[in-house]
Amino acid sequence: MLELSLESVSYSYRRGHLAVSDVGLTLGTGVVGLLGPNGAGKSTLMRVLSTLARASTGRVLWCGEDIARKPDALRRELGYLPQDFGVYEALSAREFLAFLAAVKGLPARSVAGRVDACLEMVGLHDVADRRLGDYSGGMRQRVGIAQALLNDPRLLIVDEPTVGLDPEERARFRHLLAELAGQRLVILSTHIVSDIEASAGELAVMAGGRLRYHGAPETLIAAAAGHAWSWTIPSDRLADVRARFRISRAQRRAQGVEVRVVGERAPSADAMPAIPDLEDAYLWLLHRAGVEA
Ligand SMILES: Nc1ncnc2c1ncn2[C@@H]1O[C@H](COP(=O)(O)OP(=O)(O)OP(=O)(O)O)[C@@H](O)[C@H]1O
Repeated sequence: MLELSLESVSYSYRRGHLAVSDVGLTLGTGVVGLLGPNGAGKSTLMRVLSTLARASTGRVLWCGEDIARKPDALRRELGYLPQDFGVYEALSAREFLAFLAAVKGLPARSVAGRVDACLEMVGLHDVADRRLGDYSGGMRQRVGIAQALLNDPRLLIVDEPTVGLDPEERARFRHLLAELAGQRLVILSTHIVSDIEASAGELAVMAGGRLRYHGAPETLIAAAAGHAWSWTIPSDRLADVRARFRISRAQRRAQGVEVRVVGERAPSADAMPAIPDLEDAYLWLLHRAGVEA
């Protein structure tokens, strides 16, 4: 059994300003998507969960142990891919991972086998001896996951891993995260809704430092029923409509622009009710919370 429990966790960088405010959450195995606009407090919360920062108030329990008191109990089982993960370009993936395995204190006799296994898991086995300088962005992110897996962690934290990846690499990466979840807890922070749709069974939404939603993506979608419309407008009205309504997306059509609007009521008599998707539901949640997307 695995459990990560957050009890009224807050964190402030400066006196008064709470980057994370009173977050309570209990998580088990599976992929949890942590979604929120820029500045929501996701990275700060991830740093607290990975013991890089200490909660100002509240506590975090990893399998019942307070991580502020016994950080090593969590660290031993933690794999972490930070937002600004960098590689040594002159090394091959195999050399780089062997280096990190030694730094992490893996027993020397098990390093080669573990590096091989991690390369295999992320699908880089065939290119393991190429210079990292020649890797694509997606391949480097997979190296990032491979290094996070070296100690076979039960808690894997990945912060905005899909930023800068092309659609194919992004799809592959999402698939990989879902595959890794099995017996682990994977916390995936992102501001990209489709990352969640593709890989997370559970969703936590943060905005303005607060937890605004925790549950199944489908439940959030159900709560937005009756609050989404599809509306086709002339192209030259788009800027005005954007300024007046919450738009989850806009698509050019032969007759103008089709926009998805979320809100309390229909934006116009000629707007058609639409079945909300996760993007609509997320925007609706932020709207109700009174925060910008
Ligand atoms: N080192 C820091 N010093 C002071 N304030 C900070 C620091 N890092 C973040 N903040 C502030 O804390 C709040 C939460 O930021 P955080 O980076 O955790 O959000 P985020 O959801 O991860 O956003 P992003 O996607 O932009 O990284 C913001 O108001 C931010 O300006």
